[in-house]
Amino acid sequence: MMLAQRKLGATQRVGGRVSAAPIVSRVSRRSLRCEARKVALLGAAGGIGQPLALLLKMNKFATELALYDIANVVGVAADLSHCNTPVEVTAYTGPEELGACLKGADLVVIPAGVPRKPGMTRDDLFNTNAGIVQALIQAVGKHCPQAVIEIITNPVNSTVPIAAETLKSMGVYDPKKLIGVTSLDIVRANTFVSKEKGLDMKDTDVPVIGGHAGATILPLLSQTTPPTSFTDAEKKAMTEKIQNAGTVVVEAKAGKGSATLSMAYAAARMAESTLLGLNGEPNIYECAFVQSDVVAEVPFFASKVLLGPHGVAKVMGLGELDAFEQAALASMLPQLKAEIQKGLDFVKNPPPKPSA
Ligand SMILES: NC(=O)C1=CN([C@@H]2O[C@H](COP(=O)(O)OP(=O)(O)OC[C@H]3O[C@@H](n4cnc5c(N)ncnc54)[C@H](O)[C@@H]3O)[C@@H](O)[C@H]2O)C=CC1
Ligand SMILES: O=C([O-])CC(=O)C(=O)O
Repeated sequence: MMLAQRKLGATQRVGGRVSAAPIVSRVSRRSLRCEARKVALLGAAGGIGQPLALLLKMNKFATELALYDIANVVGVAADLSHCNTPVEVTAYTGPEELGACLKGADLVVIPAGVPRKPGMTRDDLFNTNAGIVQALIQAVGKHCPQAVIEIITNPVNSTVPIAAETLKSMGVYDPKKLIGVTSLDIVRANTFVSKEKGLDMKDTDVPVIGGHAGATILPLLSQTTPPTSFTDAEKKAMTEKIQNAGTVVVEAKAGKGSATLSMAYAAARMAESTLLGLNGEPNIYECAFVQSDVVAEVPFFASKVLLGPHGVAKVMGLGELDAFEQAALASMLPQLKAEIQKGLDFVKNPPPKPSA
């Protein structure tokens, strides 16, 4: 479904709030530059896809929103297109329409794939989601290799390496443009810490590093803004609460999926920051899982990154870790390393296909 197209002029500026969506943004309320920006959302009819599509329709820095899924996306786009915001919505169904969805995209956001059920780890999703991500990334590499790619699909610790290897095999890998979305961990950390410590939620910032599964999720509570102190017991309890938050939602949903609304909120924040960076807005930082050399043992790692006109402009260092965080980092590295390697091997050394 192609709806009428209208793009903002290349230098049109918008003032006031950064986004109509209630997204915490770290930029001031002065006028911001707005370019024509196409965002493609793959897996748009799903639990994350639908609310994320709504938030992207409300985003002041997107001009076109191309929704893709293997089913049920035409209705989502028809529904969304009635919202009176200027973002033009289009819908694409099935692999034969994927190329048209991706053509000209500046940002591709991928929540396509299956979610956890109670009792599963994120790694249990690997067998289903690895192939889905690989196929979608092959299409991205073919149709919009210049786009920034944001992968939500779990297990993120493995799907991002799969994407990197897939793009490398096509000769179009740019590490600045491949991002694993871990912003939900930061959103959760900010919420939980501000509530426990009585801080203003909008000013609270807790960096979360490592990866996006179990112990690889490491909040740096010692670097909380505004500065806050934790007893050893509080630090341990808060770290575990942030690490287990996804599982808490999976269990509460009791077989009906995992976090969708909070994930959509967190991904919309990440997308907004990415678009601001692409538009040349300075000082846009987010935590994200990217190719990184900040920790020698692993080729991908989540930390603060500076977003710029070409995606990730700079991977920031970790700052000073306290003794608890240093020990937690050392003990999670074997898991993170193995999950990254599993993703790399899926593309580099695929298991032989069973003969027919
Ligand atoms: N990075 C993170 O922090 C988080 C990641 N997730 C992950 O996001 C993924 C999606 O979760 P939900 O939206 O809740 O699942 P869902 O099952 O509600 O939606 C997934 C959508 O993907 C579509 N899909 C399946 N195969 C596809 C393909 N080959 N091409 C395009 N679309 C395809 C489905 O049709 C469906 O509409 C899961 O892997 C989940 O674990 C979920 C929460 C947080
Ligand atoms: O827990 C899950 O399976 C979904 C997820 O990644 C999260 O909520 O952090």
